[in-house]
Amino acid sequence: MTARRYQLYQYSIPVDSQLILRNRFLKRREGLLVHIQCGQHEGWGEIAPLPEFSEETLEMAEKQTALWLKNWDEARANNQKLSLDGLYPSVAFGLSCALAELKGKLNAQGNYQVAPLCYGDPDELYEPLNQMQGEKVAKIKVGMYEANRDGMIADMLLEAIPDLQLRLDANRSWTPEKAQLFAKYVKPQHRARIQFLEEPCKTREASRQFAAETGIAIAWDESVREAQFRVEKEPHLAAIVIKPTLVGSLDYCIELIEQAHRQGIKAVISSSIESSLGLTQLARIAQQYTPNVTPGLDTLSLMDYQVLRQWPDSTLPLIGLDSPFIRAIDLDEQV
Ligand SMILES: O=C(O)CCC(=O)c1ccccc1C(=O)O
Ligand SMILES: [Mg+2]
Repeated sequence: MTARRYQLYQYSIPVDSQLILRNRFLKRREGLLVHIQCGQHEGWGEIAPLPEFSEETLEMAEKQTALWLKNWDEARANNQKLSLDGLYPSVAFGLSCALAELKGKLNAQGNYQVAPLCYGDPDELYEPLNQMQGEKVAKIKVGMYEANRDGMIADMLLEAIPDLQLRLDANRSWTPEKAQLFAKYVKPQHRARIQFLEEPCKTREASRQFAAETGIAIAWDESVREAQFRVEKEPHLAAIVIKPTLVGSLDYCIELIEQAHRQGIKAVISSSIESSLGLTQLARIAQQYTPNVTPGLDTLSLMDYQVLRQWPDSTLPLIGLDSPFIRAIDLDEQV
């Protein structure tokens, strides 16, 4: 009989308060780290519900994870499997990563090329863009300031850097009028270098209409997280953005990726502000399942520390299980 073991930890690390999540400043990023072992094999996963985005809280995720692990251990003792169906997205994702590592299904190589993220000041982009090799693509958060300012910034960058491609993210913040105001400032000859604009309007219908009127390609992000979402080919839909922590198990993410690819639509693996442990796994998932697409993972720099695993070339201090920012959870007390 192979020895099975599992352990759960909670991390809580300071993040740069500049990070704006829908009008809310996040001071610490908190999540769970799950470690499972089966004989020689082991796997880690991160379960980190994102406040304001996830429906489950950290506490709910912790309870569900502890129970699943206990049931999994029992099922395995009887040579049975335990499904991840019905679990919260963050729990399903973290457990599925740990299982994938345990089974050797997640390749080591990652795509650590990220699309540099800009929250408002375009000057921040010049330096990272100069350093970039391969596809030169950046992402700008729009919809937080005036729509005409957003349009001017996008147009200015596209004008100044001829091989630049942009991803823009409006998070459903514009009325059709505001979206039009944005588009008015982006010269038609520059619009093809906008790889996509994520969810410009409050409804999918309004976003589709905007794309048809302006020729600017769009992508679904929030929509991907809605129940019953399926990828359907549409004239201006260039991509779907998959944030696994908010979407669900690795298998479900792969199913979405395959749906997209069958229709000629890009799938972009993207961050929900995981620690470096989850983020490096996302880079590996991106490399394995969405080759040649730059993932949206430029969120490590918002944090003060890396957790357990090193993101290549990052100079942030790396903390281990002995750090005061990480504590073991007593699972006997839990269930
Ligand atoms: O997608 C990316 O490139 C970075 C991640 C990101 O933008 C994001 C991260 C967490 C929650 C919401 C969002 C968002 O898409 O608005
Ligand atoms: Mg988005």
